[in-house]
Amino acid sequence: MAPELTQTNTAKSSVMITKPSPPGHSDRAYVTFLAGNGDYVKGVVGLAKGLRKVKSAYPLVVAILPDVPEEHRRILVEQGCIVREIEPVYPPENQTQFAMAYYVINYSKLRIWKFVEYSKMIYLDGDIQVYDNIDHLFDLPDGYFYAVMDCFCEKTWSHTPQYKIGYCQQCPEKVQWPKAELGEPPALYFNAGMFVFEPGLDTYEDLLRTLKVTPPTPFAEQDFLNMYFKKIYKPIPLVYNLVLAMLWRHPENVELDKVKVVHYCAAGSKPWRYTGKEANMEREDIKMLVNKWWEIYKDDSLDYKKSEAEFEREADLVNLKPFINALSEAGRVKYVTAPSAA
Ligand SMILES: O=c1ccn([C@@H]2O[C@H](COP(=O)(O)OP(=O)(O)O)[C@@H](O)[C@H]2O)c(=O)[nH]1
Ligand SMILES: OC[C@H]1O[C@H](O[C@@H]2[C@@H](O)[C@H](O)[C@@H](O)[C@H](O)[C@@H]2O)[C@H](O)[C@@H](O)[C@H]1O
Ligand SMILES: [Mn+2]
Repeated sequence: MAPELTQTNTAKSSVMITKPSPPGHSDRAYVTFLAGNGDYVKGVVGLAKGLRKVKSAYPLVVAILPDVPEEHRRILVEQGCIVREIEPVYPPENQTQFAMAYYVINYSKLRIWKFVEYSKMIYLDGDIQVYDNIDHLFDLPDGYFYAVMDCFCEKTWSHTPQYKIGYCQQCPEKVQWPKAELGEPPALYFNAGMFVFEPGLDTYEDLLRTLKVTPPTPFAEQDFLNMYFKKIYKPIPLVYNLVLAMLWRHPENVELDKVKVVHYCAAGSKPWRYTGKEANMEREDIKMLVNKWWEIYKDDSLDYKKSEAEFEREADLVNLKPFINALSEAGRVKYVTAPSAA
């Protein structure tokens, strides 16, 4: 049994040493993407703590662009994340108006197919929170691309024919797709904020080769991934990625108490910058979900706990062990300190 270490100074928060997590599939991991020096780092810290709260057996890899500052990288490492710097990916020169100007940086997500030390990964946007364990998704059969279907009803889709005629894949019976005028209905389309995939160098290289000759479109890498994985895309239930607009666009499809993953993508819904001023943001369910996110973010007990093995390895490295043994023999050492989350 590890010696319990006492609080050795006035820490903002203290942690107990715990046993290392049981050996699982070391070739599986969650992965998210972080760009810029702004506040999305809070989203990633919240995600890391949420995965810990649901006792996920797998680590969180954070693919960061070079513009993520050292301080943010430190915070992520201290929260137990595996931080991997990636190079940006840009679409071919274009005049496209992206639905949101910053979507152009989201093409860099494609670099995660290069993380071939993992055989299976679950990608989660930084504005996603996991409220129930979803590790079982790693056991889905290989060879497919799993993700939740998106909704076409928000204004962000006003450039599309489906929006113009009021057609949405979430309720295909409501407005019939006019095949005679518009041909085949759009293929099933997923939200690219969460997906289960298999990294691979062949796929990675083919993705980048294909991107070079694919004219960009309003939803940037989301459109591109839908086009690229169309043949192997398999929809998974909405509980794995609740795009918030579903609450007011298709409430009949949502059983909120069964939702496992919430995607704070609706305008004004990012918890760390929530003001309640934008459309739909005063809804009770939105306020409840934002508060739920903050409860996890502020919970110091969910901060990363170094396992005994990791702590001892580090102690050995700085030759603290004899000192710690002496203190624990003297019964004067119970907790080790760690800075709290961002
Ligand atoms: O300034 C930014 C904008 C986006 N992102 C990352 O890119 C993802 C996709 O952007 P966003 O979630 O804002 O798109 P939405 O799902 O809201 O359309 C985010 O979740 C973050 O992981 C980031 O790190 N910094
Ligand atoms: O770069 C394109 C982005 O497109 C998607 O966001 C959209 C999409 O979900 C629309 O359907 C919603 O209307 C909209 O609010 C939302 O922002 C992904 O969540 C994000 O990760 C990223 O791929
Ligand atoms: Mn998102």
